[in-house]
Amino acid sequence: MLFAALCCAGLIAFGIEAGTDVILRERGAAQAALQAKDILVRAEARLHRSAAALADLVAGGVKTCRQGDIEAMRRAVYATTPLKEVALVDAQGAVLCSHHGFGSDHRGMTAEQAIAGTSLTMSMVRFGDGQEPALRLRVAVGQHYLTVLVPAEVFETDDVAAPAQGLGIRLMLAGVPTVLRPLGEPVDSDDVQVATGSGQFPVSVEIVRTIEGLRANAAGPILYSRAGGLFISTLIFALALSTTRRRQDPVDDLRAAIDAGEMVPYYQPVMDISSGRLIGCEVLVRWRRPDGEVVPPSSFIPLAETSGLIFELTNRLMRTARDEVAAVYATRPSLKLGFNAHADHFLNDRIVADVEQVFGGSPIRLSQIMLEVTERAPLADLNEARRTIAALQALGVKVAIDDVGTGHGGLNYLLKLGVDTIKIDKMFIDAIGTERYSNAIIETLVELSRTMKIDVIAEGVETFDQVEYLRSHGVHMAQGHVFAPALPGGAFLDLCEAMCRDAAVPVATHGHSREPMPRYISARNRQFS
Ligand SMILES: Nc1nc2c(ncn2[C@@H]2O[C@H](COP(=O)(O)O[C@H]3[C@@H](O)[C@H](n4cnc5c(=O)[nH]c(N)nc54)O[C@@H]3COP(=O)(O)O)[C@@H](O)[C@H]2O)c(=O)[nH]1
Repeated sequence: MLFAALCCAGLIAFGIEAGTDVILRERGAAQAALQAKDILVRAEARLHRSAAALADLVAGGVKTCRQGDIEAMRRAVYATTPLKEVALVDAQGAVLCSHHGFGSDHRGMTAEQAIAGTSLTMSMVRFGDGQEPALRLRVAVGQHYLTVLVPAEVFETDDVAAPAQGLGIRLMLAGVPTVLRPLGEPVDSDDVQVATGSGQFPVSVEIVRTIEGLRANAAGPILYSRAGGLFISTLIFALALSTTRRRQDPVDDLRAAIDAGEMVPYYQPVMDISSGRLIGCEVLVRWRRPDGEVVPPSSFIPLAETSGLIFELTNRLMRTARDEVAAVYATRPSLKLGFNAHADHFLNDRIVADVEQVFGGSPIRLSQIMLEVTERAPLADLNEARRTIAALQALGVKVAIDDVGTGHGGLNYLLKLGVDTIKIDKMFIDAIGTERYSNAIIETLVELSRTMKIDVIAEGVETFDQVEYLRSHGVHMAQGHVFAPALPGGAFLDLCEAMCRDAAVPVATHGHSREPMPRYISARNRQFS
């Protein structure tokens, strides 16, 4: 009897273990597939930009070592982020001239491979004194070749470098395996392995996740840290500010402005582009000086962040916004009120206490509040950020990642932070219909959000074609100048009253119609512009 019970217990334990592993493997495979696609799309984006720069040079007639052509090569390097060198070479890779006037010869590592849909080819070469490996894009111009070099190291993204146990990533660049994350152990049958390749470039990504790693990652969050260029940008900002400020110390100036209530909320409407309804808004701060001058946030937010005044500023902004919109929001509980938070807000639970204190006893429900953390500035401690986010969510507050796709958080943020919403950056919206990689990133984000059951908001939407594209690709929420810019309080409240009175404002844009949507908001827009 005892033996049978032990056997049963053993079987049940084994069943649970096996069942858990099946779920972990399924989730691991889905995440690995998305991560592989994410890495591939980023690599394609860099190559796409490099190929476009090379094509532009050819279209501009660059094919000699004359001064004008060297100048054009130089401009291309300065204007195109991943480019290390533009050069004119012969068939053996001897550099005839380059954007910096000289250049060490290219030593071929692999044969030239075609880039689909173009007359360009791609190969891996070594160049420079240290014999650095680089991807070379090449096109024939007369008897020679015009080339651009992209250093292999630019393909190492931060989410690739983030520690995750049992994760191996290999990127094949023109036939050369570049190990982005080595996998210590050999792959066994329980491990997850996915691969994906580019349709245009000779590039592919392979990801392996060991079952031990999946178990370990499920058990505990990962420590994640990174340094940023914030210091330099703040230094530049402080220098610029010191030449224009009326008072001596810009920090004192800013503190005094916060205390005097000069920080005022503007509200940018967020729309449901499927129904045409107003969903809520993003609060964007403005500094309204006593003389009436309205200073944009890009002129003072960096200083607020590095001086620590951002906590005071955000708190004051939340109070002012609360007082301004409380009456309208109290009777429309589905309307959301979003605030920008800085990475430092997620280092401890001060923001949780602030939000609870500001909105706790107010007519605005905590479930109406959303905090947006930008992907541009790195979160110093992912574990702490995750705890802070969970504490906010326990209050009913929603949390979003802002500017998705622009920073280095990448998939890592989405997978680790457990946010409710992602906001796709304007950069990708601007490129809709013009750049393949941008569309691929939007599609990847929508697919990812569907898998993870999180909401997506498109930012910086400016045209009806973009609205159409987004809607047909599963994005249902958007904000941008096509609907309204950030509005002063009175105008936004008028808009809320009108939009919510006409709650069922019909969506005027169907098919390829150019009719504005929703009609009310753009009619009002004329009066704000
Ligand atoms: N920590 C905090 N950061 C804040 C706060 N308020 C603003 N900010 C950050 O400052 C940056 C600049 O903001 P702003 O000048 O207000 O610009 C925002 C929008 O007005 C603008 N926008 C929105 N739609 C469009 C559009 O269709 N076209 C166009 N050209 N611009 C558009 O984009 C900015 C939105 O920024 P984001 O936060 O990424 O949504 C900005 O980084 C703010 O985050 C604050 O209180 N705290």
